[in-house]
Amino acid sequence: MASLSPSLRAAVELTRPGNAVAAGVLTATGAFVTGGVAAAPLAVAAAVLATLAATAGGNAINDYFDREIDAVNQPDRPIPRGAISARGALGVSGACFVIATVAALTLPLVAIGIAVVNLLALVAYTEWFKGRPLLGNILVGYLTGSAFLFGGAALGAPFGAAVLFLLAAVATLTREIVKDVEDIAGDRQEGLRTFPIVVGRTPALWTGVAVLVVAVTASAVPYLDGTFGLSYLLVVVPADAVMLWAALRSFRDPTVSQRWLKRGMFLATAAFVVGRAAVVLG
Ligand SMILES: CC(C)=CCC/C(C)=C/CC/C(C)=C/CC/C(C)=C/COC[C@H](O)COP(=O)(O)O
Ligand SMILES: CC(C)=CCC/C(C)=C/CC/C(C)=C/CC/C(C)=C/COP(=O)(O)OP(=O)(O)O
Ligand SMILES: [Mg+2]
Repeated sequence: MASLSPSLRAAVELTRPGNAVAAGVLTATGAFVTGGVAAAPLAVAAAVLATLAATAGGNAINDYFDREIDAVNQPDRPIPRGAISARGALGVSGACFVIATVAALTLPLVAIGIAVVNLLALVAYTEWFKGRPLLGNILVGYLTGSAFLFGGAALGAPFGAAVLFLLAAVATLTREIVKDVEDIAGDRQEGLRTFPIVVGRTPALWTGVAVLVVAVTASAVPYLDGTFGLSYLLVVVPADAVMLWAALRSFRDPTVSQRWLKRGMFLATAAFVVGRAAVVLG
């Protein structure tokens, strides 16, 4: 990004490109696990683009609405540090949502339906859901997991990656609770009633650990029901271990915890790709 102008660099940074690309990978994984990538490569490409653009737009509009909170919690983000104006951020978000909409309109009706719901949720999240205890966290979990469903929907099979959807939604819920613990100071200053502020830091973190234990336990299902073989287990078990360690670390250091939760989730995504590839390659 060094070759870009400062304002363009700030616009790209605003979209959190790492998350946007990762979300696109989730959609591609959802299509791959559902099984039809080769049959409909253009549909999968359009779905990946729609997810990538929607996530980018969601990140940009989140920073637009969060600009006052981020001035306390995350002052180095593009808007609070003055690298891009609030109006400019809104423009970046709008452009991303237009791209996502155009790409989604080329897909089957069920995929268009998911995209419409998700785009509305991404715009509504910060203003109407974020400050409601647990509701905002659950919505981010749904949005993250839905990227997997969207990949299957692009092939006309929206529940082809239903297990991945559930695991990703729950694991993301845990991470969102930990991130809210990280942000307690700024959120409290802004009068937000996040889950940790309402129930207390420790009960919130134990809730996160408890839901993650359910997800980690459920991650054995694709192996036990014969969907995937030993190759899946050899990757998902370390991923589960990293996520469990990270969740327990949240009591001492939520920042380290949420970063390692994300790494564990990336490794878990790889487990599904490896598991499916082993089946396809026979
Ligand atoms: C138990 C088990 C096997 C769980 C599987 C979990 C799984 C496959 C998770 C996928 C999650 C993933 C790789 C998400 C991609 C990145 C993304 C879209 C995250 C959503 O981020 C929302 C967050 O609030 C943004 O904050 P930050 O990451 O700090 O920018
Ligand atoms: C499948 C389609 C069409 C869309 C899915 C889009 C996806 C995968 C969204 C994932 C969740 C996401 C990126 C939401 C954007 C809003 C966001 C950054 C929520 C978290 O924000 P805060 O709670 O303010 O926390 P931080 O800003 O501190 O990260
Ligand atoms: Mg935010």
